[in-house]
Amino acid sequence: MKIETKVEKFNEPLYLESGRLLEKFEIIYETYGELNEDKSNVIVICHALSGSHHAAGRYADEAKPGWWDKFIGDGKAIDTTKYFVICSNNIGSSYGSTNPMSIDPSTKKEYRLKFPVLAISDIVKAQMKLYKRLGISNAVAVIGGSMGGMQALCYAIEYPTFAKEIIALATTAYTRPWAIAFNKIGIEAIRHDPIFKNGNYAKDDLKALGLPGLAIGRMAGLICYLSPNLFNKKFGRDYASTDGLYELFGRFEVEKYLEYNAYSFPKYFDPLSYLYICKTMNIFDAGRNKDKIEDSFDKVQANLHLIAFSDDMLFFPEEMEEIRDIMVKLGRENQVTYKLIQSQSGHDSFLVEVEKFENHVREILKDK
Ligand SMILES: CC(=O)SCCNC(=O)CCNC(=O)[C@H](O)C(C)(C)COP(=O)(O)OP(=O)(O)OC[C@H]1O[C@@H](n2cnc3c(N)ncnc32)[C@H](O)[C@@H]1OP(=O)(O)O
Ligand SMILES: N[C@@H](CCO)C(=O)O
Repeated sequence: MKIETKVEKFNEPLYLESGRLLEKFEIIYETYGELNEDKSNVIVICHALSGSHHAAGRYADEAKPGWWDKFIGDGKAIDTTKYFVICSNNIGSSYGSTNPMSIDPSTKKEYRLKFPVLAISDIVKAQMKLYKRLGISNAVAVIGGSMGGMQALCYAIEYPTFAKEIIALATTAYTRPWAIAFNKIGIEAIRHDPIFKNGNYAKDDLKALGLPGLAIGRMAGLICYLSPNLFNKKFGRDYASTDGLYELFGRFEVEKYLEYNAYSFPKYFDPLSYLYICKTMNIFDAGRNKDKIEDSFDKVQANLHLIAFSDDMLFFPEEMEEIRDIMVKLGRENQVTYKLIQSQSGHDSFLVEVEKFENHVREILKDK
């Protein structure tokens, strides 16, 4: 599979939902496969909170491949021998697209806390500018999970003729207090971390010390991304063999797991990006600026495919069923499908249990 990483720079303003703007911006993205002559074989992949444009394939120096490598590749459900797949890094995220640590052209300094709050619609608007630059005016499908699913819904509502198929996994039409509450742990922990210095942290401090506040936020995140059953199966009440049972800070395996994954997170993810992305997810509401959410979904022209996971404790299956019910209420039952996957990995099942939904996606994409 051919992987290419590219950057597009836009010396034009991006007008944001908030009324603010980014004077200029850039997007880093990866593509897989070949664009056909009439540019009609595009599939757009949207990533979640800590994901990146590196969705598939493996570079020579990498221990692990891209985050959806099981799903995207030659002969895989998103078949790169057939489709030209694009995954761009969301603006706001710290993997290379414009983000809070980018230079603000008006001050020539990093934006940091002066970066504007972004909405999902801003991220999608920026991506649409990328496709226009590439001469791409429509896609076979837009596919994303979690925050990527929010983007997929946004495409369906705000760019109704862009994609024929919208596949949204493990997501919601509007973020509920339960999810906002989990994010709050991270937001508070980061803000009160002395290394954070109200966003003016020294980059070297971060490299040397990590940011414990971000690690605590990730720990809260990991709990709601996984599930009680997964924890029971994975760890049981096993105790770390290196630790003493009567040592105060001796750890159960589950604690060791959380520590490992949480404290490694600040090594590759920026705390300001984390704060801004949490805000973007928290304020997502597909019904914003409409009298009722039905008015938003009434605009959808694509086929909308919803894939929920039975043990998702961040965006519960009921939240996806609600979208299905709205479409049915609107008389669009022929335009919506809903599939509930019996999952065992919680919200992150969309990342790890690909074998349970890949055939469903193959079926959706068949002959398209
Ligand atoms: C679109 C996107 O969202 S992309 C972003 C996806 N990435 C993330 O969410 C980042 C966090 N990663 C994870 O939570 C997981 O890797 C998942 C959910 C993506 C995948 O889960 P799994 O494949 O089941 O991996 P698992 O949870 O077993 O292991 C994750 C890590 O914990 C380690 N680990 C597992 N058990 C233990 C334990 N008892 N103690 C300490 N560490 C442990 C593993 O060795 C692995 O380490 P590594 O990343 O250095 O290889
Ligand atoms: N675990 C994924 C999904 C969170 O919604 C991430 O970190 O992006």
